[in-house]
Amino acid sequence: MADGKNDVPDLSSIPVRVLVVDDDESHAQAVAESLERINCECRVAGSGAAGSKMVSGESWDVVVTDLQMDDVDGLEILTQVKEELPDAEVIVLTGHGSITSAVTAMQHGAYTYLTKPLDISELRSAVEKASARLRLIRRNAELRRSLEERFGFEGVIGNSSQMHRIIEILKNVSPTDSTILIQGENGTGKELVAKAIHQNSHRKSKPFVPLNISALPDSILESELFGHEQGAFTGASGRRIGKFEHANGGTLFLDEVGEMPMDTQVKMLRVLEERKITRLGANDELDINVRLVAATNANLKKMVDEGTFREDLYYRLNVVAIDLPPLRERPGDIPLLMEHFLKDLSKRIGKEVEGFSRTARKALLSYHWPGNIRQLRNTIESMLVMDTDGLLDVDGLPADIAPLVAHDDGSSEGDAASGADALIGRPLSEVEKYYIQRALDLTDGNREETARLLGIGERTLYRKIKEYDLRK
Ligand SMILES: Nc1ncnc2c1ncn2[C@@H]1O[C@H](COP(=O)(O)OP(=O)(O)OP(=O)(O)O)[C@@H](O)[C@H]1O
Repeated sequence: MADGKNDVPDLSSIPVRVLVVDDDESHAQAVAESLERINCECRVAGSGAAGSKMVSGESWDVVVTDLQMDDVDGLEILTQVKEELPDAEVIVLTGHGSITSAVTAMQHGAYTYLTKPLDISELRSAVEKASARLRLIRRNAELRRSLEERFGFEGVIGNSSQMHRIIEILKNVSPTDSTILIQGENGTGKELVAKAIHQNSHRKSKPFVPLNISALPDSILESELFGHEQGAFTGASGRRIGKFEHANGGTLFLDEVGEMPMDTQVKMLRVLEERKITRLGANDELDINVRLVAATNANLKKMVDEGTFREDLYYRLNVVAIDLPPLRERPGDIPLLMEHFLKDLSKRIGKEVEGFSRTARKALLSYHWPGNIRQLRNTIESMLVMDTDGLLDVDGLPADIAPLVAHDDGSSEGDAASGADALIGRPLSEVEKYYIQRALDLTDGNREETARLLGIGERTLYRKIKEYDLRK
């Protein structure tokens, strides 16, 4: 993964925006001037009312407010800031003898209080400390945004050329109302992609309703989809709203659409053509405004050819096709996903680790991941949970992945052995060339990652790439 540090602006150079509220305006000016000398951008409000207006109208990082003011007092300013600018910090100023109100302010979320007459260095230090937290929040937001901008779309991460193309399609089609068919093996991210599409459409404030067709017996599928009236069939004791109605205004995600029985396919086609549904047992049709995103791990076109899926429905669903390749066909995504899951899961589980050992990294990069991204995520989660020494190593790997590891002492086992042994008898330079090329392919040409994988410096790698004229 690229090092985010170089791409995130140095936030310490961005001035902290400070609002000083005090009905003693000359005092407020003096406070502002002393803060401007430590790279704060200050504005002054000469009364509580003026301060309140400026809190509503602009964004502030730190608000320094006097507590005792005639019109709107400091506590009211504090409450307003906490509501309207939740990331901003408030420092309250109070005269001697009013410690009780300062304590009340602290209970209401003030960052700290300072007593008048003010000690300027104390004030500066308080503002610096209060803004440090804010800088951290900003930096994290910036990091998330830059990671997302460079490698992803609404949580769909990928750096391979295939994923770049898919993310481009997602950006273009999400805002439209087009029906989308997502095809891919289990665990390739079909539901995640469907959610990303919904999140980037004008429907995002309306429901995203998933329905897995293979999880339902045929007998209740239609009632789940379209709903039913009381007495529509034996056991229909009351009226029930179906998923189409639930999703009205939003997006319906139909997973495993290839499992839909032929009868239901006919009804589905009508719904898509007429944009109306009829609850089972009802006479009236209901207008619906639902965007459909369907997914399948089967080859629907083949099913059409074999006569097990209706051709007309296939074309209705396949207005935009998104084919998610299995992870083994885009190994360049593995390093990025590893970092992403490690970070995400560490946070969720509440366990910090140093990272992956070199051998574990190799194993994860060379495994063929039949369960795709879900399996990679689950593997990293189990490694994290089982870890005891802060470094995720092969001993934490599930049994089917661990034997594939070529040990650093040169001995090797399992599949990896056949590849390595096949090179015995070849000149060492050829072996080196072979391994560097393999590593480059695995990381999709990411030099930093390749160098780490091979345990050599980036400069050395660069030299070898030139020397052997390797593909990047
Ligand atoms: N490109 C990706 N970036 C980040 N996380 C991903 C990506 N693709 C999948 N995941 C994660 O992998 C897991 C499986 O993804 P998801 O459930 O979307 O797959 P699926 O194809 O719908 O699976 P199934 O066919 O079994 O229903 C989820 O935890 C998801 O968040």
